[in-house]
Amino acid sequence: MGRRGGDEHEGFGRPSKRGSRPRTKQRPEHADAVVGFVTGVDRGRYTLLLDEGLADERSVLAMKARELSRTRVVVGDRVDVVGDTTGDKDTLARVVRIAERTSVLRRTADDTDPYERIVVANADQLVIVTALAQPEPRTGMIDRAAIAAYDAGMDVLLCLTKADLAPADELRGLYEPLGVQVVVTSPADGGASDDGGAGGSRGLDAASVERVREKLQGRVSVFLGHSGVGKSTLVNALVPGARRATGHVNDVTGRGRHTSTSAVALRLPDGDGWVVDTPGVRSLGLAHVEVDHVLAAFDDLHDAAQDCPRGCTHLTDAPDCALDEWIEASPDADTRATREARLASFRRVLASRTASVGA
Ligand SMILES: Nc1nc2c(ncn2[C@@H]2O[C@H](COP(=O)(O)OP(=O)(O)OP(=O)(O)O)[C@@H](O)[C@H]2O)c(=O)[nH]1
Ligand SMILES: [Zn+2]
Repeated sequence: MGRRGGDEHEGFGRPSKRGSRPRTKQRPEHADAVVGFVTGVDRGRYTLLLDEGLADERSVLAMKARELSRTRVVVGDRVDVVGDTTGDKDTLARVVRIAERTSVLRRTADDTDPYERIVVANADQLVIVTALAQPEPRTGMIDRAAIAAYDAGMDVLLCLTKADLAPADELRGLYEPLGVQVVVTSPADGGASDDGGAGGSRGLDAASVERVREKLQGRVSVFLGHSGVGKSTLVNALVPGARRATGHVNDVTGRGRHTSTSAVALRLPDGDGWVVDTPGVRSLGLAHVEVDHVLAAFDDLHDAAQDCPRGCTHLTDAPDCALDEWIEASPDADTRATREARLASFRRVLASRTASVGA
């Protein structure tokens, strides 16, 4: 696995497709444990959903059992829980085990920081929310988020907001060759909100929200976006009642919009899929990323790179990179054009890993 699997702050190595066992302690006295899904984490208290989708479905507050004290439990984790699991007022259940994770979205504080944090477990895709204008899209940020997702084994959905302000063609052209799915949203009536930008009270165009919702069916999707891109507006449209704070500083408290910085999982109305909002995460340090994990997200590139010299960076200036030969070996002009666009997109995204943060 080549990872710092013994990291006491995580308790896990990277989940292996080959099925390594999580090193949680199996305690027979917990045979009566029930399974919960972690929807929120706040100062040592975990909000769990139990009996998901059943008549008895309930939200339960829990703490970690002592044997898990050095293991991080994060939103998206599937856990075993014992004790009072009624969810009644003033009850507190106990998390005793964490199920093996299918994916782990990580971040480091910056690119040189060796200390990894898990942002969300078991997510299927990263939804990178970017405004087409106000604020201007920054491809460096999109690239970096994509790298983190591919490293984690997650798909990428690029959600371009504020289509009333600028066209999406250029960004589509940059990311679609890589296989990134792109959805575009606009406000209702196709115009900017008339509330002075204070909260998007007119909401989003229903058809564009529906297009996003379709991509979320049956999946756990992590939403990431820079301040002001319209992420909260979108999450509120997708999950009515989510009441994610939008707009400007709260007039009453005078505080910023987000007093909470931890991720929270919100269920889609039809119950089929989860939106994980990450208010505190504005960027993802990538010190933990391994090029080969990113490459593994692209079957054709991964295959072609088997002939690369050891330690190849696969970047444009890499000597004898087999990805260049892959272009040369194109059977016809159309294939060549497609491969060129794909490789250029891949290399740009990959290069962002080592570019300065915020580029
Ligand atoms: N013109 C236009 N404005 C939008 C659109 N969507 C949202 N906005 C506005 O953009 C501003 C920011 O929206 P938010 O949803 O608060 O953005 P956010 O990404 O959650 O930002 P934070 O609250 O800082 O996390 C608000 O004034 C919204 O009304 C859109 O499609 N078009
Ligand atoms: Zn190479």
